[in-house]
Amino acid sequence: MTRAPFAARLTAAVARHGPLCVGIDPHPGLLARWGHEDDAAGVERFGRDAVAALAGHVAVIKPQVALFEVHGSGGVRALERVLADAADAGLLTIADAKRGDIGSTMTAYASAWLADTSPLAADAVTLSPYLGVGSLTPAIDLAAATGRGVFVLARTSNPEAPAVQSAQAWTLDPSGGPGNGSYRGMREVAQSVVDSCAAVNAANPGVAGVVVGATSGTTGRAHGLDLSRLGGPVLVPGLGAQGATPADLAEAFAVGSGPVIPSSSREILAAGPDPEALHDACAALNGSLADLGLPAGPVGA
Ligand SMILES: O=c1ccn([C@@H]2O[C@H](COP(=O)(O)O)[C@@H](O)[C@H]2O)c(=O)[nH]1
Repeated sequence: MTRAPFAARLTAAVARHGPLCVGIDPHPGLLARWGHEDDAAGVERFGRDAVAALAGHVAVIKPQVALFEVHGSGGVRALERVLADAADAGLLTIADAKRGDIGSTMTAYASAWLADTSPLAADAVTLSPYLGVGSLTPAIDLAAATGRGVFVLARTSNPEAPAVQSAQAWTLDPSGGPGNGSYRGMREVAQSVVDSCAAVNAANPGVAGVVVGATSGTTGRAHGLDLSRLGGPVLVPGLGAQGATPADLAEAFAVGSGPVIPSSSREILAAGPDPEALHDACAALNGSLADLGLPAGPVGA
C-alpha cells in the first residue's frame, strides 16, 4: 500500500487537530474507572472505546504495548484490534514498544511493528538506541519504505535517565550517518542520539523522530538539547501524571522544525469514559499547547 510519509501525515493531522498525543495506557485503576475488568477483554474494550471517542478530536494516539502484553496472547490480539480501529478511523498510531536489538533481530521487530502485512503495524514505533542508533537501521529502512516512522529514545522522562543519557559519548561525524562515520569529539549521549537521527533524516526526511521527556522539572535535563537540526518529529511524554505542564515545554521545544507532539496518558484518560468529558479534556489541553506556538512542521509536508 502506498501512503504519504509519516512525518507529512503527522504534520497534516497536527494542523487539523492540534499537537496532543493521547497515550492508551490501560492501567488497572483506569480499567476499573472505565468499568472494565483487568484482563484481555477489558483492555480491548478500553482501547477500542478510547479510539472511538478520540477519533476526530486528536491527531495521534500512543498505545503502551506493555499494558497489552501483560495479558498474554489475548492482550496482543486486543492491541491488534485497537490499532485496526484507529487505522479505520484515520487516527495515527505510535506503538510505544521501545524495541532495540542487534540488526538481525531488529529486522523481526521492524516487521512486527512497521510491515504492511503485520497485524501489529502502527504508523510509528518507539525504539531504544542502547545498542547504537546504527543497530536500528532495519526499522528505519522499513519505516522509510512503508511511509511509517520511528521515535528513538533520546532524553526520557524518568528521573533515572540522566545517569546514562547525560554521559559523554563519542560522536559520529554527521557526514557518515549511523554506523558509517568516523568518530570525532564528545557530547552527551542524548545529543548524539538526536544527531544520529538528524543524519538519518538528511537521507529520509522526517523518518527518525526522537523522544524527549517533558519533565524538565523533575529530571532537570529536558532543556539543553539542540533539536534545531533534527529535521523530524519530537514525541514529548510526561505531561500530567508525571508532573509536567504545557508551560514546561515552551522554552525547551521552541526551536526545530517539529512537529512537537506532547503526550499524556493517565491524566487525560482519567477524564473518561464519557466521550464528551474526554473531548473537553483534549480540547483544553490542545488549547494550552496551541498557545505555546510549538514547532508544528513542516517535515516533508
Ligand atoms: O521518556 C518516556 C518515554 C515513554 N514514556 C511512556 O509514555 C507514557 C506516559 O504515561 P503518563 O500516564 O502520561 O505518565 C507511558 O506509557 C510511558 O511508558 C514516558 O513516560 N517517558
